[in-house]
Amino acid sequence: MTLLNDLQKKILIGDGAMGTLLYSHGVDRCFEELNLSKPDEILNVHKAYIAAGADVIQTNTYGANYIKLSRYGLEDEVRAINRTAVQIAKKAAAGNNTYVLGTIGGIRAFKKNAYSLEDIKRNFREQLYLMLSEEVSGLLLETYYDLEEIKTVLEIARKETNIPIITNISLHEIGVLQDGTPLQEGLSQLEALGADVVGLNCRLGPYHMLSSLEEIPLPERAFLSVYPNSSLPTLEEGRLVYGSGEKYFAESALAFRNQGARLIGGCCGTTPIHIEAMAAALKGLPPVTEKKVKIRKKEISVTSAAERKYPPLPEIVNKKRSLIVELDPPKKLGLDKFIKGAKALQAAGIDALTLADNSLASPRISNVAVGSIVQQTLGLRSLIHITCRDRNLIGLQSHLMGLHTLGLTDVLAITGDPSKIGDFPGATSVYDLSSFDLISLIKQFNDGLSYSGKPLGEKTNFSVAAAFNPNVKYLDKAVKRLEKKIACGADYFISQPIYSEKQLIDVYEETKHLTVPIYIGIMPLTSSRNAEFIHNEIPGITLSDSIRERMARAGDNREKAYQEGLAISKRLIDAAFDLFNGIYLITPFLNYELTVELTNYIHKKQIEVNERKITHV
Ligand SMILES: Cc1cc2nc3c(=O)[nH]c(=O)nc-3n(C[C@H](O)[C@H](O)[C@H](O)COP(=O)(O)OP(=O)(O)OC[C@H]3O[C@@H](n4cnc5c(N)ncnc54)[C@H](O)[C@@H]3O)c2cc1C
Ligand code: MET
Ligand SMILES: [Zn+2]
Repeated sequence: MTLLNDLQKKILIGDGAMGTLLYSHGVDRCFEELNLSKPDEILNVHKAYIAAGADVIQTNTYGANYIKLSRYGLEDEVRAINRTAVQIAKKAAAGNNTYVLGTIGGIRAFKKNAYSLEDIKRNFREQLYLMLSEEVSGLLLETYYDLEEIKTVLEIARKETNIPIITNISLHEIGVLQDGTPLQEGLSQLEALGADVVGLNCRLGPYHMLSSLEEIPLPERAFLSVYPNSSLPTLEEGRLVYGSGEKYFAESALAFRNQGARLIGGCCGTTPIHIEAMAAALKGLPPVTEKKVKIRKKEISVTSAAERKYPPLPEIVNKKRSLIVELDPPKKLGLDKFIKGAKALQAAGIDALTLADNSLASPRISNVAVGSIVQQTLGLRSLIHITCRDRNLIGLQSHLMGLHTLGLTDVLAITGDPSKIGDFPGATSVYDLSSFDLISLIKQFNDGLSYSGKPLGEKTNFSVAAAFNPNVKYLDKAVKRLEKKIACGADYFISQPIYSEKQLIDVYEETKHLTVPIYIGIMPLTSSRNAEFIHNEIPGITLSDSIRERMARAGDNREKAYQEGLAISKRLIDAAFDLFNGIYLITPFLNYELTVELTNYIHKKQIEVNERKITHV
C-alpha cells in the first residue's frame, strides 16, 4: 500500500502537535534537539499519536534546518537531528501500518525579506536530502505563510523525488494567504507544481479553516489535507496555552470530511486526545467526492479614493518652487513654542510642516497628535514621518488607518534611526517591515487593501515620500536604493542635509534620471560645536574647512554663530536653486527663527529670479 493509494479510498488520520506538546510538558528549548538528547521522549509522543489512531505521523524536524538550529548554536547538528528524527519515527511506526512523513517547516513566516530565496533553497536542500536518504514515506512541507517560499521549495522537492509531497500552507485569515492570494488560487498553484496533497495547517483553529474550506472546490487532482490548531492561543502566567476540547475536534473532523478533506490531523495545541476523538468520529466513513461550494458575499470595495485636503506635494514641486520645513515635536510636554514656530513658518509661506517620528530614537510628543493639531487648527499641511522602528506590523497598519482618519495624507516612510543612538539604547527596534516594505504597504492601502490583501472598506490617498541619504561613501549605491524605492511606489524623496555646493551638483547629476522629484535638505548650523559634531560624528557628512573655520570664528557668540549658519545655508540655497525645485529646511532644536529667515530668503529670491524652467525636478 502506498500513502496515495490509501488516500484514493479513505480518509487518513494525521498526528497532532509535537512542539506545543513538548512545551506543555515543560520543554522550553529547541524541540528538534530532543531527537538526540531524549529520543525516547520523542518516540513516546509518536507512539501516543499512533495509539490514538494516527495513520500518518511526522518526524520531529519542523525547525531542523540550518537557519533555525543556528539560533540554538546547533547548526552543525542538522544532519544528525534529521536522520535520527526519521529513525525514531520509523521505530514508532514499525509494525503499525503507519506512514512516516518527513516534515520540513517554512522559514519566512510573515517576514518576507528576512531570508533570501537563495538562503531558503540552501536550507531546504540540506533537509530534503537527509529525509530522502533516510527513506521517508512522504514529505510534509508545513507552516508556510509565504506562497513564494513554498512554491520555491516544492519545485526543488518535486524534481528530486517521486514520493508523495504534502504542502500545507498557513492562512492569514479566512480564505486568504498572507500576500492576499485567495486560498483556492494558492492551492491550485501548488497542485500545478506537483504537490500530491494540498491543504492547511497551523495558525488558526477549526473555525477559520472550516470557513475557508467551505469556499473552495475540491482540488482537481490532489487530495485535501487539514491540520488545525486546537484553538487560538492565550497567555497564562507568561506561557502560551491552547484550549478547546476533544468533543469540538470530533465534530470538526466530520465537518472537514464534508469539505473533502482526506488527511486530517492537528497542529499546535492538539494532543493525542484530540487525534483520538477525530479518529473515532471518522471511523469507517468514506471520503466525500463531491461538495457544494459556499459563495461568500464579497465585501464591497470602495472604488474611489478618499478626498485629499491638499494636492500631493510632488504635483506642486514638479511645477514650481516648493518649500517644506521640519519642526520636530518637543521631547518634553507642552506645545507653546512649537505652535509659535508652526505659525511663524505658516506665515512665512511654507507648503508643509514635516514632523519627525521620534528622531534620533528618542521619545517625543507623538507626531500624529501634533501634526493633527497643526493641520486642523492652523490649516497648515503636516507631513508625518513614519519609522519601521517603533511599530510592528499591527501597529503600523493601525497607525496608517489613524492617519487616514485624521486626513493626514502626506507621509515619509523610513527605517528610523537605530534605537542604540537614542535615550533608550536597549529598547526593541521592531523592523517588521523595511522602508521598502512600508512604502509598498502604504501604496497597498491606497488600493484599499491591508497587508494581507483584506479590503479596508476605503481607499486611502497617501502621498508617500521616501528618504534619500546622499551622505554615503558610494552615491551610486544610494541612488540604486532610490530606484528601488520608486519601484515600491515612492512618489518623491526628501534628503538628509547637504553641506557643500559640489555635493549638490554631484547629487543632481546622479539623480537627474529619476522619475520623481527630490526635496533637497538644508539644515542651518547653530554653533561651532554643532558643526564639529556634524562633521565628526554624523556618518557621511563632511563639512569643508572653510565652513568649520567660519563657525569656529563665531566662537561662543550665539548671535554671530546663527548669522554664520544662516549665511552658509543661504549659499547652499543659492547653489540648490537652479538644480532642485524642492527645498527641505530642517529646524535645529526648535530654533524656528532660523528656518523662518531662510524661508523668507527663498521667497525673496524666487521673486527676484525670473522663474526659469528647470529641467530636473
Ligand atoms: C528626510 C529624512 C527624515 C528622517 N526622519 C526621521 C525620523 O523622523 N525619525 C527617525 O528615527 N529617523 C529619521 N530619519 C533617519 C532615517 O530613518 C535613517 O537615516 C535611516 O537609517 C535611513 O532611512 P531610510 O528609510 O532611508 O533607510 P533605507 O534606505 O531603508 O536604509 C536602511 C539602512 O540601510 C543602509 N543603507 C542605506 N543606504 C546605504 C548605502 N548607500 N550604502 C550602504 N548602506 C546603506 C543603512 O544602514 C540604512 O540605515 C530621517 C531621514 C531622512 C533622510
Ligand atoms: N508539526 C510541528 C509541531 O507540531 C510544527 C507545528 S507549526 C509551528 O511541532
Ligand atoms: Zn502549528
